[in-house]
Amino acid sequence: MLDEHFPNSLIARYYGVNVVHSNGDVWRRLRRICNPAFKSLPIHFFIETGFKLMDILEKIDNKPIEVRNLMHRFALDVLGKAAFGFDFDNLGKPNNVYVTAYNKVQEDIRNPYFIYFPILNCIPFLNKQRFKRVEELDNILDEIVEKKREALANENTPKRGDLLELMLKACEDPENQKLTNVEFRHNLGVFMLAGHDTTANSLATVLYLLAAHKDVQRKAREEILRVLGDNLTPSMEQQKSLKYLDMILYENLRLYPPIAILPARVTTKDIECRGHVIPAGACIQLFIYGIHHSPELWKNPEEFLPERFENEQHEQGEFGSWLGFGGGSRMCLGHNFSFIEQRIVLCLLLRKYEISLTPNSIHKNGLKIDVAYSGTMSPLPIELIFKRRSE
Ligand code: HEM
Repeated sequence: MLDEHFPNSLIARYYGVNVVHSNGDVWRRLRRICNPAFKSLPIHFFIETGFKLMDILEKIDNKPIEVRNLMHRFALDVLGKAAFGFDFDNLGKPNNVYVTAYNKVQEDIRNPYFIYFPILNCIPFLNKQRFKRVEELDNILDEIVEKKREALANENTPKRGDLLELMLKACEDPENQKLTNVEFRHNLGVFMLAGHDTTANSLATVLYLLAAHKDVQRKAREEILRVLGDNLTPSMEQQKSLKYLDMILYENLRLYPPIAILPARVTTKDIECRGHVIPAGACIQLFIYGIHHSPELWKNPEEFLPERFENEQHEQGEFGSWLGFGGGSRMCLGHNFSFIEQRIVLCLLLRKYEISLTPNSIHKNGLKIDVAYSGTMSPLPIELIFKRRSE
């Protein structure tokens, strides 16, 4: 699909055929193999990366720190480990060769000149370096996939439970078609795309909301201390009891959905909607941000009110009024992944720190969105103070 729409492009080279950019039988085959991996997530990776994040804050010692970048570093490390069992170590050494290789390719993919003038993809001298950088990253990823195949074939090697391992296992099912190393690379690469900025931006905006609404922060902390007792991170059982925290996560994604426009759908038959007919073959894109902020669907839509999700039946609003993770058969594969990751971080942070905006914060009269940032809806950098609690 990418090759069809963006021939010769970097994005087609890097992401190839994958579960996000495919349709029909190809998509069904890929989703069947990906699904089981997202059912038993390697939570130990989320926890160990959460502790690394806490080490950084410990050293900052009550001084302001910019959390958009910090959460991007954290989310990349979680994804690298959870997807491939690979440590990018973006928290430990942000400029190391792996992080630089990954970030460079992301920058190249988002280069607005190539997005708005796709003809540039056909000019060899403009693409030589860009393609070389993709090739270098591909080589790193291919090696990881190959090593993982070898490790899995050897019964004595300890298993880590990352998504790649689980997908390789899913391919052993005779009902599933096997994936080649290149197909694995494309799909794991697209998990990084789908799961990195989205979760990082959500974490940054939820931290802003908690800093700006101290009453909500206090209530969330009380729930965490009550449910977790002496545990620093929540067990899967305890996560189910973090009801208020989940309301905050839903409300954060309502106010600031990282994917502001749902990927396009094409109607297969005529659809009647409020007296209008949408003909078969029409291309539809839903504007999630607009739906989430509509006064027709939400009372006081601009206010941060986690309690609006109190009634579980209303958890996702009226049908279709909350679309943070999309919906239907294409709904986000990583929604659980992301919620578990966010719960773990917030439990660690809120137990230990009181979070505040800096006195001169650019966000003190409301969160400012970075209009120049492409791909996902992202806030402008947010400086926060993490003050150690006396408990
Ligand atoms: C706050 C975090 C996240 C948000 C807001 C988010 C949002 C979305 C949305 C809106 C879609 C489109 C769904 C549709 O078309 O109906 C989507 C698809 C997808 N997401 Fe997420 N996502 C998040 C995290 C993740 C993570 C962590 C992963 C993987 C590790 C992931 C993997 C995917 C994949 C593979 C798809 C494509 C599913 C398909 O087309 O079958 N997402 N996500």
